Amino acid sequence: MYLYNLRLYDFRNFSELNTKFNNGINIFYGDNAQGKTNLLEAIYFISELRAARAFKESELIKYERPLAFIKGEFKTNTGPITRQVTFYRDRKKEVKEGENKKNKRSDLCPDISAVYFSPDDVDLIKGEPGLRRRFIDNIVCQFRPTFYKYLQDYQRVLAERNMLLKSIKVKPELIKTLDPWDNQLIEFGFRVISERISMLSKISQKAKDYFKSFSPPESHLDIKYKSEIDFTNLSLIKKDYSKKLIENRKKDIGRSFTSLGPHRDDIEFLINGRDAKYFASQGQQRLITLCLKFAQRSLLSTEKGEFPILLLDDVMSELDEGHRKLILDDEKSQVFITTTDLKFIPDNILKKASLYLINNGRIGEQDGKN
Ligand SMILES: Nc1ncnc2c1ncn2[C@@H]1O[C@H](COP(=O)(O)OP(=O)(O)OP(=O)(O)O)[C@@H](O)[C@H]1O
Repeated sequence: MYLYNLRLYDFRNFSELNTKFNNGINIFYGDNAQGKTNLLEAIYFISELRAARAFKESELIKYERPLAFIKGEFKTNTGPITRQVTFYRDRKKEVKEGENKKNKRSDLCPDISAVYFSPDDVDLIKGEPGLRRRFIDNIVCQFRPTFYKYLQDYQRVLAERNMLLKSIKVKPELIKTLDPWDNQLIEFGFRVISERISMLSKISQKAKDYFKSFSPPESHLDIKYKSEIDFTNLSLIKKDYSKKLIENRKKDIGRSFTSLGPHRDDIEFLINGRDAKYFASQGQQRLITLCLKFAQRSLLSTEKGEFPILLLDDVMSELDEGHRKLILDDEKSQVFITTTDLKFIPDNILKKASLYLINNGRIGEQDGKN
């Protein structure tokens, strides 16, 4: 699967763009703040229908303009797909595949997917637990678009329960209305936890293998899901969840907040048994994220029968030569790379890539191979 044509209209700093790509390596190069990352963002959005980074979708519209669109034309094993997303300042975005409007992600062609890798991904190891939860949830959604609905249901019930906890503080007799909310929370929460641990076990196996192949023989990676709820036995999750919700009730009412559940869970990365968040070097942390992304890509290709598009945002300067070669030496997927300087791209890669000079929201002169 690959993206062969991209059109943008008032997207970030691009007023208008209409460009073709090859199905191998495409490199966006140019000075800082010219629009290279914006282009990757557009490609990720049109492929995954979600932002690569967390922000408001209205920020994607060019300053002071009323709307923006991204239109992508893809070739997949099952045929060509044209997808368009229009963003409005004053209403919800509109998504179309061909001539048909699509309201749900699960209605979209499942063959199209992308994996995004940027230097900020190191926050996945160093940053807040919410980033790790978002990472695993996004991957589950790539495989099971209906998971998004479970997450929304869970968030909705959680918000309602928290409101009720607040009311109970003032009117203690309302405590008898808590049980039905707890039951719903457990139902949706169980689905979220079980999907996450099943996906994490698949992805961690692959990531560990990649880590082994990229590291000295004595280093090994472990990845663990962390929850206050005992999830070691799937059939006992609900029982433990319910028991602990009851144990925590008094505390939860005091804080007007539900203190346990998938919204509080985390993922731990360990190198030789030590938490990578505190003990791994910056290079090792970066390597873990690289291995996770490669694992994600490998699972997607097995599941969908097509390699996802690989988007590498300014990572070349941060990787050593060996890792650069490993990333780029494979011919399996369409790759988009941004760099401020072509010297970071190995020569053998440059020879086969299409080059795009990005200059102030425009594509400048192009290499003859496009
Ligand atoms: N909604 C928007 N409307 C217009 N311009 C925008 C919008 N959002 C961001 N920009 C502009 O886009 C530019 C940044 O583009 P981008 O992040 O793609 O740069 P880049 O070429 O990847 O740079 P670097 O090499 O520094 O990462 C900035 O000049 C920013 O002001």
